[in-house]
Amino acid sequence: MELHGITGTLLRGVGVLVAAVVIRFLYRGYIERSRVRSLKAQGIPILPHSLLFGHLPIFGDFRAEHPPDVSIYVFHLWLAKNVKRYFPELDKLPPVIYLDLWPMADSLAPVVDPVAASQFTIVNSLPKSSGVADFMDPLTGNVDLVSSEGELWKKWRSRFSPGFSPRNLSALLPELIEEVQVFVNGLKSLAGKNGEWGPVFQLEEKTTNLTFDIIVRASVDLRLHEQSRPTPSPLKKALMEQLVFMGMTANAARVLPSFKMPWDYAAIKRNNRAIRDVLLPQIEEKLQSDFHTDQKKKTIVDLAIKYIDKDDPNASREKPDAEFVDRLIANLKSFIFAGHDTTSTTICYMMKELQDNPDCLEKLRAEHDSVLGPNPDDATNILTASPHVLYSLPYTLAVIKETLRLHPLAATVRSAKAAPGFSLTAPGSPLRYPMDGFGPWLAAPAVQRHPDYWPRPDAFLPGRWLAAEGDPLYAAREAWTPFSLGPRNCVGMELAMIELRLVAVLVARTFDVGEAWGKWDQRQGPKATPTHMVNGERLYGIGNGTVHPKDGMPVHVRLRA
Ligand code: HEM
Repeated sequence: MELHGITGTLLRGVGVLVAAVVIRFLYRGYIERSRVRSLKAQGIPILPHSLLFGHLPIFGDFRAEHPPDVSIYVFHLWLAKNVKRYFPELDKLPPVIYLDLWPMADSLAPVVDPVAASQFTIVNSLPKSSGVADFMDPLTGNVDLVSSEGELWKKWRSRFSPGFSPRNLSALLPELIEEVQVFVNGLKSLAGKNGEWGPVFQLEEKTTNLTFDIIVRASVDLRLHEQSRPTPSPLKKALMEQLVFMGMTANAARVLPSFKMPWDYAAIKRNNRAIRDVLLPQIEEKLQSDFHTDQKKKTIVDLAIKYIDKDDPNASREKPDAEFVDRLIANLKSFIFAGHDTTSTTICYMMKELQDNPDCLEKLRAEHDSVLGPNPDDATNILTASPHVLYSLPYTLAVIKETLRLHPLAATVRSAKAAPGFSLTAPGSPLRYPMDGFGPWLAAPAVQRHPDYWPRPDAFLPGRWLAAEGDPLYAAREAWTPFSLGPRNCVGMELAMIELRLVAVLVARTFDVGEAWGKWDQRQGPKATPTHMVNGERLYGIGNGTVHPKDGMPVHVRLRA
């Protein structure tokens, strides 16, 4: 009897709890859906909106029309191509697009106009979306530059910025050239005999190993030899494993709990320990070495170590503050994470564009002949002796900028939660675009092909970067956003640009690089996916975070005569 009474009370309690959760869920749904209805009532163009599903059906359309592994960054361009289908009254995308994704994810507002984008990145640098912290947490505990905010971010950004300056990186150029030379030698070993094409291989694997070697060398002066070792180093292995856990957090839908299991947390801890075991001895060695012995050459960490006694006046090189060292390591991890795959994918896309635009490749080679002399083998020595020559290659720079314009790989998402009432405006529009309840997202793929800002937006035209104002090809520079905008732009931009210049210079005249899908399909056998294409291209962006090239970009190379 008594037992029945307890069971009944318990059941009633559970019933009330479930009812409360359901009511809360429905109320939240009502708020989210009404928000979009209210925007529409203000005359703001809105994508077709379902009372039940919000804008999720549009993602359904996108998914249905693309291969299953397509990157979300393709979404912006797909929407721009389908503007009449979703905004029948418009000829081009509105400056701000609202995406009500509740309950699957936080709602987003892709911002397609660069002036509007500057309002949440430059004029007001809003905090990053909470998704960034969720993503970085397993790797860094959020004390790194990518995911921290406020004073902590400001302090460490100013500590690291000098290490990433052009002056400092120029001093490290011989080391960077050495790594790119290993990359070039690797390509040589894969080229066919007598000018023939060699076997197919995944270019991304080679470029990733290169960028890994470079970022670790530039950060702590450690040679990982990722490019020449048969299996990944313990550092790379642990970081790659950690990335899988970071992706799990990012993909867990908001309605569902995170899918991490207790053993996953143990693995995360183990990976962080493995990374620390490699990085800590490097930091300790730097702490013990005399900072003033070699004035010219400073790794990124050398320059940050200068601040050793700024947080704790009792700390010194001999007796470092543990928190300071932990933060150095967290930041190093974020640099290795943020500095490897973005640059590596950009190298792949640069090769792709040069393959598809042989006239541009010829111009690039002609520039290298004229600035570095006719023998490609001399380039390494010339650059090592005179690093500034790297900055006297305007067409090379134009090729890189144009590659990054057509293929941005990451874009900032911010949170307007701390700025109630915050709204955006755009040139030529009388409307205000409120951000309450939406995360403004710099829609780089659409911004960088916006027809109002870029003549012939879809064409690969490096010449636009050399055109003077008044020239029909001249482009408004503010719409170039691959490294984001404002104080939270990419701290590693200069390093990435140096890497891209070096690869362009040391590869273009020595090799032809071509996509090799036929050979790849043959090698893949039944696993081949020849029907997977985006806009008629086998090479398209995949991945859940930053963009990666499909199947690692299968290519073959041949040596030029
Ligand atoms: C082509 C190569 C690269 C591209 C396209 C790129 C792009 C970006 C973008 C779009 C952001 C803003 C992210 C956000 O707001 O959430 C960013 C931030 C960042 N990037 Fe890069 N990046 C590249 C290379 C590098 C390299 C080589 C490093 C080396 C350390 C690096 C380190 C960082 C860091 C630490 C941040 C956070 C900065 C902050 O919030 O203060 N990136 N990058």
